Amino acid sequence: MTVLRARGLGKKYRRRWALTGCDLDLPAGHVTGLVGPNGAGKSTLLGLAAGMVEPSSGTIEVCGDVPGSGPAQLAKVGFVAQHTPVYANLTVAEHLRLGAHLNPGWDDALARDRIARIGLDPALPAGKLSGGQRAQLALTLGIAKRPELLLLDEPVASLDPVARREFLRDLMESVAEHGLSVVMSSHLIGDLERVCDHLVVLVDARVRITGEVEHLLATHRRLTGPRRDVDTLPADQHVVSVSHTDRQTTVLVRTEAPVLDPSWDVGELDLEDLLLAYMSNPGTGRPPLEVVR
Ligand SMILES: Nc1ncnc2c1ncn2[C@@H]1O[C@H](COP(=O)(O)OP(=O)(O)OP(=O)(O)O)[C@@H](O)[C@H]1O
Repeated sequence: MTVLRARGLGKKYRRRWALTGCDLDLPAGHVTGLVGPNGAGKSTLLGLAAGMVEPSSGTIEVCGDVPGSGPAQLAKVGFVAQHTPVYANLTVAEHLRLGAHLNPGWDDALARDRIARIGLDPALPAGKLSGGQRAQLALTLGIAKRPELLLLDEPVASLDPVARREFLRDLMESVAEHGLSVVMSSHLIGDLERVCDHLVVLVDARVRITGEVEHLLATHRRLTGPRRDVDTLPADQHVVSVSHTDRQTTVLVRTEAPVLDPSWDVGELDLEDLLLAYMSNPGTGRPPLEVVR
């Protein structure tokens, strides 16, 4: 089942496209990592999915409907924006009451348990919380809403390492126990490695690659060998990045087939290698790589 479907989706601010030509099918019940350099369009995509941003082109469907199209659709989607907005004058307890009032699926026991575990004083106004505590409050509201899809924009950036690990564990519990789907942007590769099984890599407002992490890792290889022109590679080896020294060529390719040329030394990639290769090679001037589904 698809939780988010986009076709030709784009958003233009004045004369500049923040996102363009975006085609996606994100699976339900999984955690999708949204990755890309600063300004690549990640927050824009999440805003479009949350119904906070209107598309300039194309279509997007989230949980089977147009984002923000009515109360039933809004109840299915949780969104924790980048700067974790909370109401400065409302106390922690009042935030929970508001959450209960606004959300039909509200899980009050989960909310109270998380707040107690984190050690937030229910009587404290949110404006008096630290940045990390505010983020914890916003994330608690997002999880306790029990949405079908939770959209998280750099959710753990201000959390300390222990809080970060605990939050990611809570998130995984909700995925396993309640079939929650998650799309989260992050620059923290270790966190992405820990929790994401799908990826979307955005570069220069476009989807560079998307797919299941395991499949992406299985279909990318680093080839090292005597210096040569990569135009001579077989057509089914799509070049992602290439570097040369005087004598040696290193090329990162995507291929579904085994690499048979014995003059290459063939190595595997980890997630960091893969992300850095795509993020530092926007692939301008050539058509984008075929998307792996
Ligand atoms: N409200 C807006 N008005 C004008 N331009 C905008 C607006 N929001 C985003 N942009 C532009 O759209 C582009 C994409 O921004 P976006 O915030 O989606 O990137 P991002 O990938 O989330 O970046 P970061 O990793 O830095 O958070 C940027 O060039 C940004 O300046």
